[in-house]
Amino acid sequence: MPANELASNFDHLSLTTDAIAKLHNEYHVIIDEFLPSDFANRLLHDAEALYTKGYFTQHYFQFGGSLLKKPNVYELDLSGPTTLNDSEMGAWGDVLSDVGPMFVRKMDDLDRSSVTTTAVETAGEGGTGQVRRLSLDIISPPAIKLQINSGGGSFPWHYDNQPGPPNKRSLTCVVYLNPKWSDGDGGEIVLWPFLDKQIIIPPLHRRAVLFYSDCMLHRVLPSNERRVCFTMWCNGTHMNTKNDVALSKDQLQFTSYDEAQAFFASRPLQRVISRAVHSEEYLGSLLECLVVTGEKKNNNQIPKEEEDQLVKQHESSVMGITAKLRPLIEEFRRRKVRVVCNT
Ligand SMILES: O=C(O)CCC(=O)C(=O)O
Ligand SMILES: [Fe+2]
Repeated sequence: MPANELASNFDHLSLTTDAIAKLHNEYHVIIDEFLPSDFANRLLHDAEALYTKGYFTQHYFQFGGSLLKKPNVYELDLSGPTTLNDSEMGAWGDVLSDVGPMFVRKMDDLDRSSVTTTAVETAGEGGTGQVRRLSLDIISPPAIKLQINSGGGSFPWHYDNQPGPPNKRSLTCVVYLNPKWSDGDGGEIVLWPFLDKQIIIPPLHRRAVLFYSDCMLHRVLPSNERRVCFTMWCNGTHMNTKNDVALSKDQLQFTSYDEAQAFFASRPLQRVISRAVHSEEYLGSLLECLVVTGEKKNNNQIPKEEEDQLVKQHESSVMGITAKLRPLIEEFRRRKVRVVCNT
């Protein structure tokens, strides 16, 4: 597809003011039919060709001091250094050169124009925290990762932007390419707005899920089938400011737990307490994603010593946070259970 044709197709996508309003208010939005059908099908075809040629690599992730292998998850970093030539890239070349940069520009336009219609608070300025702009960096193109989960792959609860520099991610956009997905196939992405109901989203073909990278806790459930997606991470210009990464006494002057909940729900600071509030969920999903499926019994678990080490690291981090903020953490844990029980 020539770039100009792609541009007009992409411009016709439903990136609307309504979508950005939902994103601003709820920190996520689901957009179906995000990509034109013929383009999505070409992407899927070309992703499979790249996989067959061996260009995908095993996904690893960092936990505490360890680099952990995530079984059944393979990825190809399209925006990093690559040995791929244009013909091998196929339609993915268009994603890199056109779709990604265009997406950032379009989202930035919508983000800016929403200023006139909503009371907007920019990151780090204090205030009500009801609406926070994405403040995208339109100079830097998004990082783009293509991902294939062969049956069994999952992701533990995490934020895409961990507190502290150099992470500048502001907006995550995951686009799914699974024309045959049906109930029972698994692989749903689950978003968990702070102390609210979980949102379980099937990875449907041409569906995009957009969310704030620094304040949307999420995970991926194990997939029973092959599952394909790509993610665009757009940088922001005001990420991880002091007020986003470190809790100070001044910030903790709440007159009620409701006020405290509203404060954390709208701020990246929730990352500091999230592991303690969701302790069981973090650990359970971490151990679940390290299990190798489809291999011989007794050989499908990580070594016991490695598991013990992970549990220890997790518990010490939970204890560190809880020791400083025990009444708040305990109240938030009770509120979490109440929401889960009511769903
Ligand atoms: O596969 C997905 O749906 C999302 C993956 C994810 O959360 C990530 O790569 O950070
Ligand atoms: Fe993620």
